[in-house]
Amino acid sequence: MSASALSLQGIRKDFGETQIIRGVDLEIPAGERHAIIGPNGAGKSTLFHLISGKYSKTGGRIGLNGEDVTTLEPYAIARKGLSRSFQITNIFPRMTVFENVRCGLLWSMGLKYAFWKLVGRQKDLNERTSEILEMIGLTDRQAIPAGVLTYAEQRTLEIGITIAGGANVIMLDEPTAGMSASETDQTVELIRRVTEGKTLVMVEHDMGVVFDLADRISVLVYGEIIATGKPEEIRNNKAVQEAYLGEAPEEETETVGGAH
Ligand SMILES: Nc1ncnc2c1ncn2[C@@H]1O[C@H](COP(=O)(O)OP(=O)(O)OP(=O)(O)O)[C@@H](O)[C@H]1O
Repeated sequence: MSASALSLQGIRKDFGETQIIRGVDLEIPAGERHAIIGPNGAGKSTLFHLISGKYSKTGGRIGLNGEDVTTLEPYAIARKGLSRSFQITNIFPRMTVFENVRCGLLWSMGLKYAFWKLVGRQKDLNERTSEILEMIGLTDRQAIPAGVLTYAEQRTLEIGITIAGGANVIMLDEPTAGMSASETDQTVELIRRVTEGKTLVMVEHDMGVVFDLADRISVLVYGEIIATGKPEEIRNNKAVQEAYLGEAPEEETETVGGAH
């Protein structure tokens, strides 16, 4: 297995008779910020679920940090260094913001928690929670129930929970969906900050965000990656323009950033 942070080899997924993911190969080196884009129904979320272990694979192999994780359960994949967020905000609304992050930390520690508890390291846990809250800018809001946060704050909290356990591969599913332009800008900066030195894989519809954040982009169309490359390569790729962005005239392709 290759030493990429994430390695997909011939990944396939059928739902019944229908082939949804049709042989995806992708190598994402450690430290890269990688975006997966594509039209609605292309299979982006399905691919995410295959990587995080939520769905079993019809075929292919997945490597994480050089280890074969193809058949592992989601919690086992998470323990090997992969953490993902969800398209739908996935927090506990009645718990405080602090407790939500703390809970994310505990979950990521799994069995290790029993050991921590035994040796009385609650203080470390609370300190790490405070550090994360500081990093995501929610320290002032830590004592209120998460359900009271604004929508954008809830998405921020979710990013905090996703990175809490220190995973080195972070997967974000449409992190800026439903946000205003200024909230989107803030979230892009937040993602840049919290994924520094980590590997990021994100599905995102906002092309401004994609072209701003991604080192490389893969374009998924009908369950196949039709192109992988640097943002400018994707922008200029004829097959991408035709299959995904539509055969837009020159002046429109300039605004790929606003497509979708
Ligand atoms: N559990 C399922 N059972 C059957 N078909 C499914 C299932 N999940 C997804 N599909 C189908 O697989 C295809 C890909 O869906 P998926 O949600 O992965 O696409 P997507 O690229 O994430 O789309 P969007 O951009 O709209 O979120 C769609 O045709 C969808 O109807």
